[in-house]
Amino acid sequence: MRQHRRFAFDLKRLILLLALVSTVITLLTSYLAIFQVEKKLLIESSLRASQSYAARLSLTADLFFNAAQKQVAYSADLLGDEFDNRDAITEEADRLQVQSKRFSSVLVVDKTGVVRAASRNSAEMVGLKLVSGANTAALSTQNPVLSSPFRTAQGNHIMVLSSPIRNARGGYLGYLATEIDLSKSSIVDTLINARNYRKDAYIYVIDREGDVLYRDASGWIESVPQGHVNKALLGDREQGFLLMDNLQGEASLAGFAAMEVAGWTVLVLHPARADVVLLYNVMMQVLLYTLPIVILVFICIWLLTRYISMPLRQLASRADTMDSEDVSQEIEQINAWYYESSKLKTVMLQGIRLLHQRIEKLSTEAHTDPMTGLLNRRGFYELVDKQLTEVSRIAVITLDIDHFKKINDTYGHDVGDVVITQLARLILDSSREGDLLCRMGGEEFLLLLPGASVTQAIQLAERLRRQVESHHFEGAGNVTISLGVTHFYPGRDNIDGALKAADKALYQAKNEGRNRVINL
Ligand SMILES: Nc1nc2c(ncn2[C@@H]2O[C@H](COP(=O)(O)OP(=O)(O)OP(=O)(O)O)[C@@H](O)[C@H]2O)c(=O)[nH]1
Repeated sequence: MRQHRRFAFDLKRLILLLALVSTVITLLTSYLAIFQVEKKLLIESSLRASQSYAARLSLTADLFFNAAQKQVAYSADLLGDEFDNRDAITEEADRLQVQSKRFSSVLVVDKTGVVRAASRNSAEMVGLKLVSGANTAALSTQNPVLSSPFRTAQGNHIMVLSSPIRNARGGYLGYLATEIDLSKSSIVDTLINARNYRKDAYIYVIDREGDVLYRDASGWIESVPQGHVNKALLGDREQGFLLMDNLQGEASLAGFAAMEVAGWTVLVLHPARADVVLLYNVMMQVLLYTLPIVILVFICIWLLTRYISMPLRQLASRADTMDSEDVSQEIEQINAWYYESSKLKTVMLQGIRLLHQRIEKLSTEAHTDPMTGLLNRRGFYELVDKQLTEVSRIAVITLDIDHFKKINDTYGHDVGDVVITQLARLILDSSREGDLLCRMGGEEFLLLLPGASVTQAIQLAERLRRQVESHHFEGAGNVTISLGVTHFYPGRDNIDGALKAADKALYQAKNEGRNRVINL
């Protein structure tokens, strides 16, 4: 019987699931790998770009300070010879201020920190004692000094570049101080152009301690440092890059380069978020490029899965109908194209062959009388149902051995068996092809004569009776039989009714003295 039970997971679904899971895992791993590599490349190139931009800015600033320092040193040299000549040093200070575009004012300071002479635009400073940090540094080091930005008492935001003045014997006389006005210095312009690099970048200049001197959002920072960068992060390197938080605490990519003259560091920073967005765009592109291939792969997997599972699926569905007659033919047609399915197909075909043989044997055993080889009662009824429906008329003869009990009792059961077997042979020999002889039980037989008339049946019954009467049965000698004859029309009459009538005729034959034929 065909079973319609379906499992949630059949082979096709399982293979499909397995293939899909492995494909998805492979894809995800690949995307993750691409993501990591891209991230590394992007961040590294971003960091390197920031570093090289910081280096460029640092070089530009260095060129500026270098040139300025040389100019100041040159004038300081000249002043050493004429330090006592106030007119001459005033003249030189003024010349330096006017000729140079870099300095807002020029002061000649003696070694006590008092302004000895000044360019004309700062004449009011002459005679004042300076107290700024830049002054202290210049006097104490007696070396060229570049100060941090600071605001003067007059409110000017400046940076001081100074150079020591010495006499011909090298004696320290004081220093030449030049002020760089940070509100209009070209160095400010240079650094402010950081936006040329990228819009989200910020430029910082930090001093040796990490205090922020310049921030391109605010320019050069005034007296109080507005921020602090952990200088240790930069290490001892002249240039480099690193990941760090900006002053707002945002994760940023930073490149840096040290300024040689000032000893400060230029830091170029931009938030990492922009690169992350870029990275996601790149990943989206990768996804878009690979998507059609992924879909194609999925379709191929699906088709292949169908192709692989098909033979097993077909074999499995035939397993439900192994008892049907044409199942072998159906299995033969299955394309079992790979080893396992072909092996299974062969085994199923063998199994079905054996099963059918066994069923046939059991069926034969169930329908046959083992002693005579004739159909038994069950076999008779099945055959009648199957084969005799199309015959218009059937004659029925029932026959029974007379006094068989006596034969058994007199000669033994084995002799009785021989009598039954020989009688079956006798009847078979006398009947036509197409006639149907059955052993209905014990010593009772039934003979169906399809198409025969009652007269023909009576004649046959009489002939049989005489043959048996004259036959010598081994071990038992002469035996007689009684016969009942009737007929019926299969389309019209019931077989059971005919059998009853035949039995009745037989019963009458027995009653009337046995060894006779009665027709009813
Ligand atoms: N040897 C042998 N005896 C059988 C077999 N089947 C039934 N018998 C015997 O057949 C006998 C049938 O006896 P009954 O039905 O009483 O009838 P009967 O002795 O033939 O007498 P009537 O039929 O009235 O002439 C019984 O003794 C059964 O044991 C068989 O296969 N072999």
